[in-house]
Amino acid sequence: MTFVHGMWSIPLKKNCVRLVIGKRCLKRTHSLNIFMDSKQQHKAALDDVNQKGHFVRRESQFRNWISREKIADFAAEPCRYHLYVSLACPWAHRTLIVRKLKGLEPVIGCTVVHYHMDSMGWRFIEPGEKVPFCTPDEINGAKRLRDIYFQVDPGYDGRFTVPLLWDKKRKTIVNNESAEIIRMLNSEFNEFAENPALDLYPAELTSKIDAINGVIYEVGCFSLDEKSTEELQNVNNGVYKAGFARTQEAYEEAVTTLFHELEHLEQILSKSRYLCGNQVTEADIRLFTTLIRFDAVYQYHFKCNLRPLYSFPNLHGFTLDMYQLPGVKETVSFEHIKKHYYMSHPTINPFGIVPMGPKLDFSVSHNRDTQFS
Ligand SMILES: N[C@@H](CCC(=O)N[C@@H](CS)C(=O)NCC(=O)O)C(=O)O
Repeated sequence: MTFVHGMWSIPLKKNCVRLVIGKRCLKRTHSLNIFMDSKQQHKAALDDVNQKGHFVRRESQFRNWISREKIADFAAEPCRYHLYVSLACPWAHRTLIVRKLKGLEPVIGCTVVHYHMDSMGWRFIEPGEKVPFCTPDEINGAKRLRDIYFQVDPGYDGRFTVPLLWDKKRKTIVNNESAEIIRMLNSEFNEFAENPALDLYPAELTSKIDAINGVIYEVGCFSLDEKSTEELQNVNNGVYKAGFARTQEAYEEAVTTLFHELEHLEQILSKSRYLCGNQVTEADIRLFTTLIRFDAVYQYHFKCNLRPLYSFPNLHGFTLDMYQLPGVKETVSFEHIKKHYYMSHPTINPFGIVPMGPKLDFSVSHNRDTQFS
């Protein structure tokens, strides 16, 4: 038995027991936890911890691909696909930024979940309930995000994560991996995009972007290019590894690696306006969604406090620059970000008190345009 979300969990399924006692399975899943039946017990990321107390993020399970080819199973069509997101989640945030920059808002709908992720996961607001940016689920009429996963796969035993890309025509989940969703939004919808000329993954920069993604990114054991190693998990997921660590050793290892990588990225950004030169690419968006949350949340809630973001002149300037790109600030909600993290992890912040500060202003000038012109 294990204590999860304030209750003792008893394994109900044979294969759940194997998670704990089967040496091979233990090694494969790195999991110490025993979960109840997937419909009863919410499996939060917070609980995905290995034997040494290290947080290990699990692989996304829906990996279909939308194509601009008209005969494809998932053909790109206007108003056929719908995004489910949280404004708090850095992975979902990537998809919102790409949708915004490409001018896809009129053709790809979006529903924002409530910021509070409780013991049953993400939920939608009820009709009549008022939370900024949130709406009830008008596509599937679901009360919770998990209902949509079970609607498609009643035996689903993964995590109920955002972002989730939904196909209204085939009534199924297309994909729940942000790294892939942003690639599709970038390349497959140009016929309907208001800004088709923007290419966030241009052919001449793909190897550079992949290399940078390797530094800043959590793609973990499901890397797009299959060069999966632990070193791919250093910044985006690094903050979670620090925050969700359950041993001093795991925490210190995560924070040390994280700040080492931040120093490295600071160096890169001292030489060019964006990570791969003078044009914005998906690598910048991936980094931005972690940095914009850094001082408000990760520094305190996840104890990533060796240095605040504003003490890195180039990382800070880059964050201002990205925030001020037309459209980006509308994708940022500090209300959702702060309330989500501080209220949703009772083992880290038992009373759910949301700090009032720090006061941050991302609209101040950064001068990176003149510095690198
Ligand atoms: N690799 C996934 C990760 C998505 C993810 O972990 N999302 C978190 C929010 S930041 C989530 O929905 N967690 C729900 C849970 O842990 O139950 C992606 O990039 O799309």
